[in-house]
Amino acid sequence: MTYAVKEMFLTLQGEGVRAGRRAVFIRFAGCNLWSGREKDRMTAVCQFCDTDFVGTDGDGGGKFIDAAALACAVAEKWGEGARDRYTVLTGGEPMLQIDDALIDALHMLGFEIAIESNGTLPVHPGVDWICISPKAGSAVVQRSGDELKLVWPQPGSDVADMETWQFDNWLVQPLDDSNRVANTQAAVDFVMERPRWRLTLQGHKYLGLR
Ligand SMILES: C[S@@+](CC[C@H](N)C(=O)[O-])C[C@H]1O[C@@H](n2cnc3c(N)ncnc32)[C@H](O)[C@@H]1O
Ligand SMILES: Nc1nc2[nH]cc(C(=O)O)c2c(=O)[nH]1
Ligand code: SF4
Ligand SMILES: [Mg+2]
Repeated sequence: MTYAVKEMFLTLQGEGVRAGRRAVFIRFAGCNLWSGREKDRMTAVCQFCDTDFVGTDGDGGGKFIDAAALACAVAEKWGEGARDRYTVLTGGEPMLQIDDALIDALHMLGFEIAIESNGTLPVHPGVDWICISPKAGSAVVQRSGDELKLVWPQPGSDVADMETWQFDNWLVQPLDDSNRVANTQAAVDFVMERPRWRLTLQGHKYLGLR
């Protein structure tokens, strides 16, 4: 199978329990909750996306002819060192493209594999670290994993239902839009009222990292 990748870059994980970890990000093109075109944003299921995932024209992006080619490109981005290799599969929605061949190829090159997914598709069982970020109005089928990362505020979210799901870490991430300051306060208030949850900030945005 071929893979459509918007961009690929080496950075630090900016979000979640593993924030600060060195990682190669693969940003897959395409999403099932928004076309990625601004004209469709207000009618999309997910309307707050902060990411351009359309096409394959980004830095390090392209169409990769098979899993070996994509895994090789990830290893090249990582550079020297066989230990502690870490890659984060994101998008867009990465589960639209991830398959056995890609998981095997990345593992063969020594990578631990994390995913950032909206949870509307079952996550591949070979993924080592699962982060699910639920979107109000979508049906989340992947209800277990390492971290649940709720963007807040998000009207229509059923938090009580989410709390029946099986996650090891419960995270609230302020919605980044023109109301970021107020949204951050709302996320702090959320955690103050529900101590199971923890605040996570998008550290890469504060640091000027990708
Ligand atoms: C761009 S998404 C790609 C992965 C997947 N489609 C998903 O939604 O989880 C990566 C992460 O950014 C979060 N995100 C997207 N837009 C955001 C925004 N405006 N503010 C805060 N987090 C946002 C998502 O909820 C998700 O956790
Ligand atoms: N540094 C950095 N960390 C991230 N964590 C999740 C991201 C994403 O867009 O999925 C992201 C991202 O885009 N950059
Ligand atoms: S589901 Fe993820 S990639 Fe898709 S539009 Fe929403 S935040 Fe963006
Ligand atoms: Mg991002």
